[in-house]
Amino acid sequence: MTSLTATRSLGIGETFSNLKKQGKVGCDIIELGIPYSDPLADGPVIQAAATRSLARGTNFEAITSMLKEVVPLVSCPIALFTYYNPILKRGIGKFMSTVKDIGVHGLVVPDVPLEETGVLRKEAVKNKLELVLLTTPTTPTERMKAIVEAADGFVYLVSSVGVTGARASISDRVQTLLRDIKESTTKPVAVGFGISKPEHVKQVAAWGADGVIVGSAMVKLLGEAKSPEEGLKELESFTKSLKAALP
Ligand SMILES: O=P(O)(O)OC[C@@H](O)[C@@H](O)c1c[nH]c2ccccc12
Repeated sequence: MTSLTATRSLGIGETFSNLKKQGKVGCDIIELGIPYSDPLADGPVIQAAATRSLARGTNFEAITSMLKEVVPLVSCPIALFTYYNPILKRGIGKFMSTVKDIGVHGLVVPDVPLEETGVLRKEAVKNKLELVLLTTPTTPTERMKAIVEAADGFVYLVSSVGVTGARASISDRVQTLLRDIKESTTKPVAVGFGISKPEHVKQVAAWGADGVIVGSAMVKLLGEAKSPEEGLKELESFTKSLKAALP
């Protein structure tokens, strides 16, 4: 399971072809980020991409109309990544039914604490949307158990404390965290934060992860490419190299 938050750096047109491509090159789920001005755990790369995207006029309406066209062409599920405020602004029920109607499969909302996910989950279930929940290295065990119990689709294990961004290596702590989570659930667990090389993927897979989530490394590649076309080409081979590292 590979997913990406790559699209925030792109205009809607490039995002469109990016999504179509990712459906073909081995990523199993696409995590599409809705750009937001006050992100919580976004590192510099993702933050800069969101700023660029907002400056180019990307908004929720533009994203939904792009998705309406692209979802039928993409072979893998799409999860939307958004902070809680944009959902509240539209009304939880309205937001959920809108994204359901365009064919989105799941949601990642990192700034909603477990205690406050109740309403969100109720509406998500009603709309057959999977609400992915996150657990981190500082989450106490009992809380982690409640999170994995409530998580839908898969459990998102944040590999390290801090913000998103490529890292040189993945902390050994992840091995223990994965073991603890796996003792409490049979749900798939995907590791995110810092994954940027095939070696990382191999490592966390050997520790028992069912998937990896890759954001910044892909966004950076797209942001630094000579042209959107070049970027997409590079993204394709990068995704393939990560996928090939999974057993
Ligand atoms: O960028 P990374 O280190 O590869 O990690 C994935 C991450 O970008 C994505 O899932 C994400 C973007 N912003 C977030 C905020 C909180 C949790 C997760 C995220």
